[in-house]
Amino acid sequence: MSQGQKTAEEAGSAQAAADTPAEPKPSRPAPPTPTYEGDFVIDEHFMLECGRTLSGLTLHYAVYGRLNAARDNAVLVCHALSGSALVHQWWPEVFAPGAVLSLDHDFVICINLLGSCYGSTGPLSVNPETGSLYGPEFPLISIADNVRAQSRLLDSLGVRRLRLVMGGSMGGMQALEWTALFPDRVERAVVIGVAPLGAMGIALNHLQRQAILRDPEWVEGNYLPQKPPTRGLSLARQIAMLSYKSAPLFNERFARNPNRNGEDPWGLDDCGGGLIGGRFDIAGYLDEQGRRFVDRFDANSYLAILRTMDTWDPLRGGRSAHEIFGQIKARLTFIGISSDTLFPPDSVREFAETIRAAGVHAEYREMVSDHGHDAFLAEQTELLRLLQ
Ligand SMILES: CC(=O)SCCNC(=O)CCNC(=O)[C@H](O)C(C)(C)COP(=O)(O)OP(=O)(O)OC[C@H]1O[C@@H](n2cnc3c(N)ncnc32)[C@H](O)[C@@H]1OP(=O)(O)O
Ligand SMILES: N[C@@H](CCO)C(=O)O
Repeated sequence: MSQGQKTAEEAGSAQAAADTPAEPKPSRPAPPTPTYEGDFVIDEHFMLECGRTLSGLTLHYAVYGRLNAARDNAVLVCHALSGSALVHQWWPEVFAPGAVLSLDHDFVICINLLGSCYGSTGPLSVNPETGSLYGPEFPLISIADNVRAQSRLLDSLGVRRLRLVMGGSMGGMQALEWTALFPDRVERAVVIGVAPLGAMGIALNHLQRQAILRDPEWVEGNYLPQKPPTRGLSLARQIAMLSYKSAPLFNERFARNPNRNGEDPWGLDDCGGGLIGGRFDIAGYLDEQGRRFVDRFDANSYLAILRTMDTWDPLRGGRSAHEIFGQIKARLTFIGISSDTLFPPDSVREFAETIRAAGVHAEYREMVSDHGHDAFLAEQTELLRLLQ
């Protein structure tokens, strides 16, 4: 019998299993919806790290559950590059029974990044000083700017101290920055799949930016809302997908398969199909991801957030790790993802070690996954198991 062939008995029991109606899966409670979703506005000029100011800075946010009388149950969840304040949509499993958060106990807050197109001030907002959209004039926003603005929102909600701040990718940048900027306000932080971006990550972001800038519809960032640079933004997202996934995942999902819509990449039906031919399945997948992204994101917002991501480096400017991180009082957990090529696990571990060497409680754990950088979104149950 060749390897993999079933014995009659095994085949019989497999058939029996197939004939038996499937056990109904235990029903999981649906993820919660926000207790409140709205805007917080800072009326006076908000000074940014780059030296410019934003007036009428708006943070769009969502909260889940209620702040308790002792005000010690607040958790801040920080989203990644293209996420929104609606945690239940992109990280529903954090609310699953037995996972890290429980709305019986926790008051969960999530705040949309500045620069984004999901409600906080960004290139699509009107600059109150000019009456026009910020568009390409939108200033450089740092992670620290986001965190300082977020602290004002938390003040307004009556939240003095966070029992936990957590996030993946750019969410992790914010979580760590919270512990360094407001050491007395954070008890614990979980920083997932992030360290200052390395040269390869900066290179890929450069290509993404070029893709947008070279789209004729970009017109120096002054495109009409009804005529955005979709080709450039789509290509940017496709380039980004290469760094969010992994080669093993792509090989497993797509191999050398022709595109699922029946296109023939070899073009044998029509004597070679010209210079391009049909597409492989991986190409169809990337096209589809680009298509989905242009339906939900703005090109100038994307450029703004890429810049926030590229420029985040707490150690820049020659200050020592001890000066930057030495005052952190929170317990930090760093999580690296084994197949992450954007923020490779070794760089996350080394970053955690640098912070630990500054006298901070900083542990490192590794998530084993083939899903690449996106594992923190795609394999939530496995991620949360690491946090038990
Ligand atoms: C406000 C907001 O919307 S933010 C909310 C959520 N979004 C985010 O957090 C970030 C954006 N999303 C992501 O990064 C990813 O979707 C993740 C990480 C959440 C999930 O990743 P994965 O489960 O690996 O799915 P992935 O993104 O690879 O896409 C698979 C899809 O591509 C489709 N696909 C694959 N190959 C092809 C092809 N050749 N042609 C067309 N479609 C294809 C699959 O059918 C599948 O479709 P489905 O989503 O309808 O099931
Ligand atoms: N794929 C995710 C994570 C990127 O870090 C996003 O688009 O936000």
